[in-house]
Amino acid sequence: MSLYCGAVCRRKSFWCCRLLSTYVTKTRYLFELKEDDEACRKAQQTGVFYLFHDLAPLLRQASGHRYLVPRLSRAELEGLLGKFRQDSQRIEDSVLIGCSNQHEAWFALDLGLKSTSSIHAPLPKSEMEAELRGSFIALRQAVFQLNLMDSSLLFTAQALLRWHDSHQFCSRSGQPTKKNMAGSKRVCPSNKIIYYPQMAPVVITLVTDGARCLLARQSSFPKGLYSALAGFCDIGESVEEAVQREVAEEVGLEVENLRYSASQHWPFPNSSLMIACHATVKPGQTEIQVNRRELEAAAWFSLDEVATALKRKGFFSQQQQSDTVPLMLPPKLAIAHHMIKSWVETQTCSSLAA
Ligand SMILES: NC(=O)C1=CN([C@@H]2O[C@H](COP(=O)(O)OP(=O)(O)OC[C@H]3O[C@@H](n4cnc5c(N)ncnc54)[C@H](OP(=O)(O)O)[C@@H]3O)[C@@H](O)[C@H]2O)C=CC1
Ligand SMILES: [Mg+2]
Repeated sequence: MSLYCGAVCRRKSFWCCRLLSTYVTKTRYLFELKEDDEACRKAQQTGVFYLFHDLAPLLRQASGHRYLVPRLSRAELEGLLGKFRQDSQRIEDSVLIGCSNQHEAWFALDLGLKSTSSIHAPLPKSEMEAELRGSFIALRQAVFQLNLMDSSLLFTAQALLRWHDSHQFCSRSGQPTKKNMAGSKRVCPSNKIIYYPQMAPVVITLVTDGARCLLARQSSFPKGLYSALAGFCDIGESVEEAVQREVAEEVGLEVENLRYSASQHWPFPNSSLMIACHATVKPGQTEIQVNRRELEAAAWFSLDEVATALKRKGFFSQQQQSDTVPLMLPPKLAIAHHMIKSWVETQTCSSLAA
């Protein structure tokens, strides 16, 4: 689908009127829904709805331990609400999470939140599950059985629903705040302060000494699992400063040659923006001093060890029974996995070229 850029370019000149791409028209459509409550209300008539119960998404078991993510049409959702003697007005509690290339808007709605401020009581989980022929399953538990697109959409939906649930009141006036139709902000009616959904920036760094990379684990990680060093940015810090501080805090080393590689939204435990960087340890500073308040262990790993660990399949099925646990790396869904993989590829190429 493509449109003329009439909204931006009002001149009749041929040169001025270019065709907008599907991506641009879709982006502008979403922008309009966020800005205009009436347009969003209208989109809710023809949109589809992803359901949650107390932040757990509705899923349906498919073959091979995979989950499908059911979506409800407006009519199906109204039917469901009717069965639980709920007004269809409740649909306006939903939040906009995206749209298709054909401008079918996608919404997420949580019918099981227990927040004291909500005027709506949570609907009974098991009765809803029976009605919907699915289960509300914690995202953390389900995430490895979802495809990449579904997990990314559910990450966004859950993060936005959680943010609304925990920002029901104005921190200045103490009055209840009101969501706009799309859920892209909340406003305090008494003093007009606008609150926008937030993510916490987190730096994640893969440190190398040229031949090895540094991986660490927390005691809460599954047995054998090591990852790159991660930490929340402090207020006032640049990404570079946060990387240097986190590496120094956690393993007592100084790094240089920082290189940004990619970023990822990560919903656990709250909404974080993971900013992935590669860095090298300063020459002569390779001795690790683990900060036990943050980490259980940290170590240098060779290319062979990491490359072998990357090939291991079945992250959770292989939860180890024995005491000798092989090195496990974060699953493909996590940005840490891609940083480690990219390091292995770069090292392999340079050792082949040598
Ligand atoms: N996607 C991926 O590949 C990976 C993602 N991660 C994610 O990165 C995040 C950060 O890693 P982690 O090593 O735990 O971080 P840190 O090294 O910063 O250690 C956690 C500390 O940060 C505090 N904290 C929690 N939330 C915030 C916040 N919003 N702002 C500032 N400080 C905060 C905690 O305090 P308190 O003690 O009070 O809880 C705790 O002391 C985690 O959420 C983790 O899930 C990590 C590795 C890989
Ligand atoms: Mg950390």
